[in-house]
Amino acid sequence: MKNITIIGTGAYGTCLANVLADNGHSVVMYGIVETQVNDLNINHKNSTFLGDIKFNQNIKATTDLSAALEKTDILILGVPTVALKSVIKDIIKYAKNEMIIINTAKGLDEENLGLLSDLIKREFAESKMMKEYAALYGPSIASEVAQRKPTALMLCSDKLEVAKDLAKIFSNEYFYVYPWNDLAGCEIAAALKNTVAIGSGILFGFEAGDNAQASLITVGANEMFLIGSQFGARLETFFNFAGLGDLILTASSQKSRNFTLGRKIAKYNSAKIAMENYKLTVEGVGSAKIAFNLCKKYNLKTSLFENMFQILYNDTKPIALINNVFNDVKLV
Ligand SMILES: NC(=O)C1=CN([C@@H]2O[C@H](COP(=O)(O)OP(=O)(O)OC[C@H]3O[C@@H](n4cnc5c(N)ncnc54)[C@H](O)[C@@H]3O)[C@@H](O)[C@H]2O)C=CC1
Ligand SMILES: O=C(CO)COP(=O)(O)O
Repeated sequence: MKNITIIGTGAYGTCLANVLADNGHSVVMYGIVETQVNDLNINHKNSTFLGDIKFNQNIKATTDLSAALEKTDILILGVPTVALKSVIKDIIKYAKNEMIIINTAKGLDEENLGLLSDLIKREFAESKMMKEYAALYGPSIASEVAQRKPTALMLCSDKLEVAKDLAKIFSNEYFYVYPWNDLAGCEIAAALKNTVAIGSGILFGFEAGDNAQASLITVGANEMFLIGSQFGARLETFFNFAGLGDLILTASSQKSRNFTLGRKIAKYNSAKIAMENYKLTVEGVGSAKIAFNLCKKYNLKTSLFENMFQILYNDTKPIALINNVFNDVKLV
């Protein structure tokens, strides 16, 4: 049994804490919001993000990072992409021993137009506190995981043996975790599917039809692979749970925040107004900008990612997506 520390008391960190506590591991969550920490310790709930769902009573939460890192074997990064760099600096300050780091944030490195794994490895490098790096990706809406509904994912690391060991730690009768070693593919798929989901939500909001939505998801998958292949991503990854699975889920589920933002963009007929009115974590907005810049850097022609950038960043009317996205598509 492992000592596991989860950074972030958000929706995803909490549902993973529940899985790992169900599996008998010792789980400590670190949060910066005292009410969330108290809610977890006293009521075994996370009312802010997950309503009335009751969690495993063995989960402990704290606002004291030093205490949270006392005996950590495995550290799970459960904060949004924008918070990663600053949170890692804090972790390094208080880390006591070498840890396996597992990232769950679905994003990319905006500054270097690179992979999050490279950014995280770089941030930890000097401290020598990172024993191994891995990431957990796949279709896993937090509220469903929290309710112990069946969920299948990929545990990805450069080293397949490491991925196999870590997959066992997470796996149980409702959480099915498969080892995989294409980190670049998993990360690109995880980050970019969120932008596709916003686009799919826009089409849904405009009642463009199921044909259009299925076609948009297909364009998204092809363009995700096109961008991913610049990083050496493997085509198989775009068929596994981290690729196809998460793309289908996020681009069709009304429980997805990215999809929901897309619906709101159609409703307000403006991305700017929709974003001002929707304050939940939506990673696909940042990914859209990075995808756009990656396409420029590598001279790639995309339809969906180009249109999404214009809608999200240049206040182009969202109807442009329906009008333009299916023109001149490049398939793999
Ligand atoms: N919610 C979901 O269904 C899933 C989310 N993810 C990914 O997990 C990541 C986190 O998402 P959610 O948990 O949904 O976000 P959330 O919005 O529910 O929670 C974010 C949490 O991070 C905390 N936080 C922010 N900055 C922090 C800092 N500097 N130090 C400590 N805590 C900090 C906030 O207080 C909050 O508790 C995102 O990249 C998301 O794409 C992945 C799979 C599923
Ligand atoms: O990544 C997710 C499910 O796998 C969560 O999607 P949203 O961030 O769109 O809610």
